[in-house]
Amino acid sequence: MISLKKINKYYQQGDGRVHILHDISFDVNEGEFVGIMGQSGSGKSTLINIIGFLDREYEGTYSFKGDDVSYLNNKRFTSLRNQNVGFVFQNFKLIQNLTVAENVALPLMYAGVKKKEIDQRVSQVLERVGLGGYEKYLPLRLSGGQQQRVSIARAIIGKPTFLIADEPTGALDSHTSAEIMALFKQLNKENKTTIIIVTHDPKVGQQVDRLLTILDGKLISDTGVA
Ligand SMILES: Nc1ncnc2c1ncn2[C@@H]1O[C@H](COP(=O)(O)OP(=O)(O)OP(=O)(O)O)[C@@H](O)[C@H]1O
Repeated sequence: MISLKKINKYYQQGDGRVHILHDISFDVNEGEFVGIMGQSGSGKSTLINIIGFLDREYEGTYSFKGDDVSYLNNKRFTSLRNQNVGFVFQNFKLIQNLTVAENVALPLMYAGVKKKEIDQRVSQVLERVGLGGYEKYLPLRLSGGQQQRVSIARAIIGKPTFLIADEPTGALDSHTSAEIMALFKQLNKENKTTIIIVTHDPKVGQQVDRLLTILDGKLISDTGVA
């Protein structure tokens, strides 16, 4: 489904350019539960910005479901992102003056889905993440773990092809982290959601089915390759 071939990424710095990602090649198939591990500054965010169709300034080939995404115009590239990727962030990125239900509904509102269907799907998806009945709460009244569940609900409500979670347990204590990882595992096993989790926490790295390790912008190991 996701196929990266010799991806190189450079950032402009002053007069020169710095080489951040070096010849990164790997595939992710539908239904996989993949971790990307690496130290701070190793290039993980740079890589997932490319995988999640946020950044298209790179060298190499990214094919998605068989099509090279570099041929898409900006509008199509944006709809590719909106239709296929759900994002979960370390700091949840919830809108504080909107209720839980309104936060979760956002992707469907942007997609023009009718209110009745939105309400139904919001309730279903909140049940799915263990927050049935929390529709009217404001995010600040929830614990960190509950806020992360809301952001996972928002990420999955549009039925994306894959999820990208960037340090999703980074702001949580170890017990809550384990609960959030259990939820990701459940979504992967039961709903067959393809999940890519970025982390520098070895405990999180141990729980994925396949672990890619990045060092200084290079892919140095992939447990999915025999
Ligand atoms: N917009 C930018 N312009 C120039 N350099 C950048 C830019 N964004 C990131 N970098 C550099 O690219 C390298 C990789 O950064 P990146 O954020 O991808 O690492 P990371 O592995 O995600 O780190 P962290 O775990 O701290 O989030 C770093 O050296 C960083 O300073």
